Amino acid sequence: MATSVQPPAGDAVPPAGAKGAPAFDPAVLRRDFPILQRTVHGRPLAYLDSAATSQKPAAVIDALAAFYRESNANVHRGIHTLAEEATAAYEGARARTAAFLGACEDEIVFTRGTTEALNMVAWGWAFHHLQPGDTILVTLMEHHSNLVPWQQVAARGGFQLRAVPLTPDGRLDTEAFTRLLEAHRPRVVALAHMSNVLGTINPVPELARQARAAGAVVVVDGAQSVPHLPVDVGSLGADFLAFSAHKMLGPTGLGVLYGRRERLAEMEPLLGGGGMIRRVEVDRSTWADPPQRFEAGTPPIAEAAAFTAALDYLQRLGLEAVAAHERELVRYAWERLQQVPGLVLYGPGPEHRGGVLSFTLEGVHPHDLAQVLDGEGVAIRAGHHCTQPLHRHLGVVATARASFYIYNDRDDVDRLVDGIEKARRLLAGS
Ligand SMILES: Cc1ncc(COP(=O)(O)O)c(C=O)c1O
Repeated sequence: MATSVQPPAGDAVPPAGAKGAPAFDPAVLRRDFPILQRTVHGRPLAYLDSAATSQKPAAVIDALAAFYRESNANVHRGIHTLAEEATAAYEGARARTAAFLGACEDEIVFTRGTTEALNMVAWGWAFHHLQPGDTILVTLMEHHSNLVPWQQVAARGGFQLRAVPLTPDGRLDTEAFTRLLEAHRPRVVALAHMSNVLGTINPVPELARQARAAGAVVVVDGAQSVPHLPVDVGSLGADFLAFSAHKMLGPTGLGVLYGRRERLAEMEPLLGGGGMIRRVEVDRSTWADPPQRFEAGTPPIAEAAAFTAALDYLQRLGLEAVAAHERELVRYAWERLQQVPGLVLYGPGPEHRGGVLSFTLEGVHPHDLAQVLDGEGVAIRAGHHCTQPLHRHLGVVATARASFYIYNDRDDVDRLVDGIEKARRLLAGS
């Protein structure tokens, strides 16, 4: 296994987005991410599917293994040392997550992922607080995780579900958003911070300000934004924010629901039996406190410890630098892909998006395109990306998607373009 190498820190990071220069040293990052040392035809894997899940640095894998090797136990206070250490690791991860977001510890609930977190809000908060006829406002760019729970809750509770339309180039129609707020006074506004298909970034602080002023509780799906942009809950202005550790260098099976204190106090747990940690404290009046009361069952302690390592890693790189690095790669990819005959790029130009590009190649099914690229050692995604309303809006059945993260560089983009050219020659008959 590779030795872990510290990511470049502080002024060792070259200026992000400087012409021709990647913000991070790809050689260092490749050494840090063991899986990227896999080779296909003698060349390292080009992993362009981080919007689905990110690769893990050795520091995260080591933290996961170290917990099981050295301090495995279930959480509990005041009984034995290992349990005390496990509790400290788990609660330490909560504190680390809170600091990462500018939140307080008691506003952080650990979940299995974004999907579970959003279900928790839909069933645990909205279902109990909305009245029949109340409106829930979503958008046409939502991932199924932020759509299906609202559809289900609306059907069960007799609530109205409405969706904010998109502009022709796939951005949120903010004027329609304002009109819908005024016309329907929704009780809940649930929206993605960044689209998982187009990478478009919604102006959440302004939208949340309007929505809250109109009396709505604002639920933000941050699965694609929190791993890639600096997100501070104070400036975001949402009531709830959900995201997944596995998309931000952390382990699978751990997610986060940030909730304002007063909102969490109003929320019902989805699962009974929570409050595991507090239950054993001397002052029993505290054992029903958020957030532990939402975390029924033995918690994912090793994953939480590994997530702490992921957050440390990302914070050392700096989220501003991460965002700038991806913007630069998307700009370069956009330029190069525009030159490929028959290739259609969806959504607005690179200045309006994060590190995600969706496209189709005339005469080639996205799935076949992905398979040709796979043979070239380039991993991309093809399909609906769980966002059917958006695909309907774009007028396509499916698209191919390339998504970038810290360990990608211009060479990965060049290989993507070469692979697409190859698919065109092989499959599109040109
Ligand atoms: C925007 C968005 N929301 C929610 C999810 C669901 O995340 P998870 O599968 O980790 O629950 C995803 C996953 O791709 C996503 O991209």
